[in-house]
Amino acid sequence: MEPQSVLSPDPESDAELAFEGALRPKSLAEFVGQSKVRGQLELLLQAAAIQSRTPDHILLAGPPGLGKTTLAMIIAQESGRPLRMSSGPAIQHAGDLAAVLSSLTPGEVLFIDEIHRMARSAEEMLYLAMEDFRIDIMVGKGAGATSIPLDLAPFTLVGATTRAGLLPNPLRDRFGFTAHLEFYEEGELEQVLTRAARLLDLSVDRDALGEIARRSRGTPRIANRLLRRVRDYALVKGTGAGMDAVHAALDLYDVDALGLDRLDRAVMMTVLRRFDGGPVGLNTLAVSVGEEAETIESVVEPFLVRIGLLTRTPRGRVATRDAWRHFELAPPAAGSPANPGLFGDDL
Ligand SMILES: Nc1ncnc2c1ncn2[C@@H]1O[C@H](COP(=O)(O)OP(=O)(O)OP(=O)(O)O)[C@@H](O)[C@H]1O
Repeated sequence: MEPQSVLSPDPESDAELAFEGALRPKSLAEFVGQSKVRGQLELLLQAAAIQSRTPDHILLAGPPGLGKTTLAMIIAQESGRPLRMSSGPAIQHAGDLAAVLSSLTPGEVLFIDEIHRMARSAEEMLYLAMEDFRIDIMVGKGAGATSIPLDLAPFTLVGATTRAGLLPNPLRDRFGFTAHLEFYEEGELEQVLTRAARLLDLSVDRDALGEIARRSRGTPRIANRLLRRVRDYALVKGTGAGMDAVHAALDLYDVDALGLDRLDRAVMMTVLRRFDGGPVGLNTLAVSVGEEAETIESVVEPFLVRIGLLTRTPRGRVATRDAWRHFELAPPAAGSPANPGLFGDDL
C-alpha cells in the first residue's frame, strides 16, 4: 500500500488533534464559508431560542474535514447548551446508546459522528428517542422478555455523516434539518488560512496563502495541515514562508497543482491507464489501488468529481477529457474495444 499521505495523517495523533482544536471557530460568525448552511442554522437556532425549546435534530452531511464536528460544537455553544460527543463506531449495541441517552441532561446536544456506522439495533432505538424522547429497555430473554419504557430528557441530536445515502429513511426523516456541506472556494480557504496563520502567530506571504488554498482540495482541514507543513519547511530550512517554501514543501509531500495527493492520482491513473478511461466499477477500482471502497467513495471521489476529472455513471467511474489533459495522456481512439468511444463528459 502507498505510504500515508500528508492529507490523511493519523487522525488520532495528539499533535494533529491539538492543532485542529486550537483552530476551530467557536461561533457561526467566525465560521468561514457555507453561507447557506450558516443562514439555515442561524434561523433554526433563533426560532428554538424564541420558543424556549430544544432545537430540532440536525444532520450534517458532507465529505471529511469540511467542518461537521466544528458546527456541532458551535450549535451547542450558540444555543447555550452542553455538548455530549459520541460516534457511530462506539455504539455497537442498543445498550451503548441507551446508556448515553439515559444520562443526558435536559436540553443537551448529543453529537454522533459517523452516525451511518451505528449498529442497526441502536438505530431503531434512536427513532423512538428522537421522536418521543423515550426508549424501551428490553429486560430478560425469550418468552419472558419484557420492555420497560424509559422517559428521556429532551435533547437535540446532531448527526454527522460522510454518507447520508447509507442512512435508513426512517432515521433520515427524523432530522428536522439536513445541512449539506460543500467544498470550499479558494477565497474562503484563504480566509481560513489567514485566520489560522494569525492564531498560530505565523508570518506567511499573502500569495503563499493563496497557493496553499488552491492546493487544499476545497477542505479547511487540509488547508490547515498544508499550512503546518509549510511552516515546518520554513522553520527547518531557515527560509521565510513565501511562495518558494510553499512550492518546495507541497512538492515534497506530493501535493500537485490541483491539490491531488497520491491516492487521488493513483485512482485517476488506474482509471486512465488500466481501464482506458473507464467505465470501471467502484470495487474493482478499490482493489486496484489497494484501498477500501468506502474511502474511495466518500473521500477521494467527491473531490475528483467536483473538479471535473471523474464522472459517475450507471456503468461505473469514467475519466473526463480534462483528466486526460491534466495527466498529459492521449485518450484511446474512439471506438477502440476497451472504450466504447464515450468519455465521462459525453455520457
Ligand atoms: N468553516 C470553517 N472555518 C474555519 N475553519 C474550519 C472551518 N471548517 C473546518 N475548519 C477547520 O478544519 C478542521 C476540521 O474540521 P472538522 O473536524 O469540523 O471537520 P469534519 O467535517 O468534522 O471532519 P470529519 O468528518 O473528518 O470528522 C477544524 O479543526 C477547523 O479548524
